[in-house]
Amino acid sequence: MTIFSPREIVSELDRYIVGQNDAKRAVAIALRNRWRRQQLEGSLREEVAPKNILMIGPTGCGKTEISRRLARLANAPFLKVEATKFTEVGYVGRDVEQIVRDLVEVGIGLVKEERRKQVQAKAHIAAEERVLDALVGATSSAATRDSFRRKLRANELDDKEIEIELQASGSGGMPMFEIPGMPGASVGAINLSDMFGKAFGGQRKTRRTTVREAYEPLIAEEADKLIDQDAIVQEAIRQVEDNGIVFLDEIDKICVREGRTGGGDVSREGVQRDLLPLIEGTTVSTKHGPVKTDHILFIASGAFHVSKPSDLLPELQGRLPIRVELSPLTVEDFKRILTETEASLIKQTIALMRTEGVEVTFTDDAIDALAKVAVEVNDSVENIGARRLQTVLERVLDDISFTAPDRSGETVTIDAAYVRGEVESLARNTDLSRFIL
Ligand SMILES: Nc1ncnc2c1ncn2[C@@H]1O[C@H](COP(=O)(O)OP(=O)(O)OP(=O)(O)O)[C@@H](O)[C@H]1O
Repeated sequence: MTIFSPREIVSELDRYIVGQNDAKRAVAIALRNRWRRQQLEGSLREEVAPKNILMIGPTGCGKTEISRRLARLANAPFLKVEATKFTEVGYVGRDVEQIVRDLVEVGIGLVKEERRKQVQAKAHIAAEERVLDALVGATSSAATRDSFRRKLRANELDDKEIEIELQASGSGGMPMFEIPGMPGASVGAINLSDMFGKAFGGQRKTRRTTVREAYEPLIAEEADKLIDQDAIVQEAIRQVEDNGIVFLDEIDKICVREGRTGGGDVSREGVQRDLLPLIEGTTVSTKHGPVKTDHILFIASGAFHVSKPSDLLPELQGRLPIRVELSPLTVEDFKRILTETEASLIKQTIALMRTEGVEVTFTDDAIDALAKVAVEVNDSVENIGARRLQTVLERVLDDISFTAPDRSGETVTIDAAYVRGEVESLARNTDLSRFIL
């Protein structure tokens, strides 16, 4: 659990996301509140409900990115779901519970990764023993093993081919399969690997590989032996219950507009009703056991171009008490997104081209031109927010990217004229840019 102060959380988010201060503040407070709740004792701790957030803002302005970065910062299980998915034909009410089941899987992945890291050193030693077994046989003398171990550690045997035996299912975990049409029916879940494992005495397969490539699967397998799978699931469920974050996108699209009631609206209201218990706090049964949703943080988001937050069911509005508006991004924002953020598109481009021996530089006026083109295309074709930067930049770099392998050693300077030359004719032609930009 993170012990960052709200100010620290905001400044951490600032490294990746430009502007949107209100939203950053809101999520920072929500995260800090979780820590505050953990400090409470007894029944009061159970009473404190998370203050879920409703983010209102146009597409591609950073709503998901803020939430995802927050989750990463807190090492919290995170899931993004489109609310509209549940209005599609074929979905039935209880399917919203799948959100929680998926979140548990995310949690298991996170905890497993963490535990694997903790036992990495031990697993490496065990893997080395197995590589030695493959090289010199399990019964070889200590002196032989030692001499081979030395060579192994000096990377002298990296390219030598060996045969190793691995578990057939790979990870060593036990995949479970649910019966279609019976979501979450824990009694109905069949553990196939268990069944077949018993019937055939466990499946192992032999693989021929180089010493270098043998380490990764062997370390993974040895690490899985060292960690307690049940403990992982228990910890994952605890993480989900206390720290889980669900990002519900397109919540505005399941609103029922005033004065309109048609078939679609009925199903949309139905989805809101189905979501309500999850957000209010319920217990969902999963194949790993029951999971309480009372303290999961929900961040709902939507553009609300047509409908308004007040079109949501009153109960749902009540469960999303924090409202934040995100502003549409300006040319200035785009310029900062291109250059200032950690791993910005420009930094990525330069690094990628450097792998080909091509040194790409962008002049200030090129950045200016890229941002302006992106805003123009967003205005004239469709506003997809900062995502537009990616499509425009790809277009500008198309030629350089294609020919880079032949241009090793060159320096390419991209200036405003170059940017305009590559995209301007397209940008002015709305029909063409619809397809290409
Ligand atoms: N303010 C911003 N600062 C930096 N990058 C941004 C910003 N806004 C958007 N981006 C980038 O644009 C992309 C899309 O943003 P994001 O996924 O957050 O959109 P969104 O607001 O959640 O929209 P949608 O509702 O359509 O999912 C991301 O790759 C993100 O990095």
